[in-house]
Order: sequence, then structure tokens, then C-alpha cells
Amino acid sequence: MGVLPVPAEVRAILLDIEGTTTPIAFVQETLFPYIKDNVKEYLRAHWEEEECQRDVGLLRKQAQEDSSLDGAVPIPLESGSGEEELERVIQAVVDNVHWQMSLDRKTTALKQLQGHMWRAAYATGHVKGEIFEDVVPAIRKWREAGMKVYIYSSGSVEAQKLLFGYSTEGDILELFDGHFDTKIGPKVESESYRRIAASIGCATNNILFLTDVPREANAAEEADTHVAVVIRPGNAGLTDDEKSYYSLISSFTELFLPSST
Ligand SMILES: CSCCC(=O)C(=O)COP(=O)(O)O
Ligand SMILES: [Mg+2]
Repeated sequence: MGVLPVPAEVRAILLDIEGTTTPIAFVQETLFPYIKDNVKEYLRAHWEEEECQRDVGLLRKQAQEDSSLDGAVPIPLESGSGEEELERVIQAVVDNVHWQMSLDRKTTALKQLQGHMWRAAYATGHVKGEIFEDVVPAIRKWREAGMKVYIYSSGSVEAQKLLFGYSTEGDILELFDGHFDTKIGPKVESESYRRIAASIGCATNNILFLTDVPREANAAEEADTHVAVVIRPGNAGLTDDEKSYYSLISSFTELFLPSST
């Protein structure tokens, strides 16, 4: 087992979810198929609700922005009433969601709808958020050492709270001091990490960001945030250059805090 000393100036640890706290397989083989299989039924059942209309409005706006992309699916406005017209628009939303998911897009519009759909899946016990076994004990230790702990995921804040609120380890939301999603900016843009630091009330170099994705690590590092790349079973492989450039950990227990005994 390796040991990665955490720089003394670090006051907060910022965690990615998929591939870092949670197996990619759980997201790809449980969470995403749930959306693909249930989106049509969900839209039919909730169409008249304000939240659902807001989600569709966001998806429509995103579809307009995406109109020049290969295979993009437009979402028309409902013109008139009637079952057939409603089905036509719902089918367009379904096709748009499937298209975005086929590209694993991280748009706020898609993530917002997914977060709302997962609510029922978690609340009924159909799904439990999977967490790697080293995660909870390590976070408890970091917190005892005075470290703040935050989440930054492309999944919406609502989806994050469901995953950790209904997890295989029980409700562990108390372990986090706050949550960030793509509303603060994309994870591959350095400005997002400056905004997160401002929101936490610290400098970017007071933060250590743990992620499985080198492009995200690179963006954080450009903002002068400390980074380590997390290697978990099922994660995408790293190039030799990435392996030699980044600090790597395969378990949270490998982080060594200056105050740890
Ligand atoms: C928060 S649960 C769903 C995860 C998700 O939708 C996703 O896109 C994962 O992105 P991450 O930034 O956590 O790698
Ligand atoms: Mg990730």
C-alpha cells in the first residue's frame, strides 16, 4: 500500500463520485439503465408537474444549443392539445435523453432530470448508493483531523444527496460539509475550481481534489488546486505519462494527513 502525504496547506478534500467514492459499474449498470428504462413512463406520470416542466424546459434549451451536433435530437414545443401531440413531444424528450446518455454527456439539463427520476428508485429501496469500503472510515478520520470534506460531481446535488443518503453504508450525508455540481461549472474547466474555493471560503491551494479523470485533475491543477488521481477497479486505464505525472492512490486510506498519528 502506498502513502501519499497531504500538503500541510490543505484544509479541504474535494471528492468526485463515479470512479472515486463509487464504482463506475454502479453508475453505468444500475443508475443509468434505470433512467433509460423508465424515462418515458416517468414523463407521462409527471408531465403536468412544475418540476417536470422545468426539467423539460432545460432539456429543450440544451437541445437548441446542441442543434449543430451530429445526431442531436430537437425537442419541439407542444402545439395544441391531444394525446397524440403529447406523445410526440414526450417521445422527443425520451430520444433526446437517450442520445445524450449514449455520449455520457454531463449537461446540467440531463443531470437535473436524472436526479429527480432517481428519487423514487432510492426511496422505494429499488437502488442503494454503492460506496467503496475504505471511503467512510477514511472520511471520518479526515474529519477528526479537522479537514472539511466536499463532493464535486457531474451528478446533480440532488442525485449526490440521494446516493449518500440511501447508501450501502446507510445515510452518510453528515460526513460532507457541502456539495457542488455542474451549476458551478464543468469539471474540466479550471474556473470551476476557483469558484468552489471562493464558495468554501479558502484559497484553491487549500483544497485537495480526488478524481479518476485526468482531464478533471488537469483543470483543477491549472487553478492551483492539489490533485490525486484515484485508481479503482473498473476505472479507465491511465497512460504511462499520466501514471508518472499524477500522484496516484487506490484507496483513501493511502492519504497521510500531517496531523495523523
Ligand atoms: C451523483 S450520482 C450520478 C453520477 C453521474 O451522473 C455522473 O455523471 C458521474 O459523474 P462524476 O462527476 O461523479 O464522475
Ligand atoms: Mg469520476
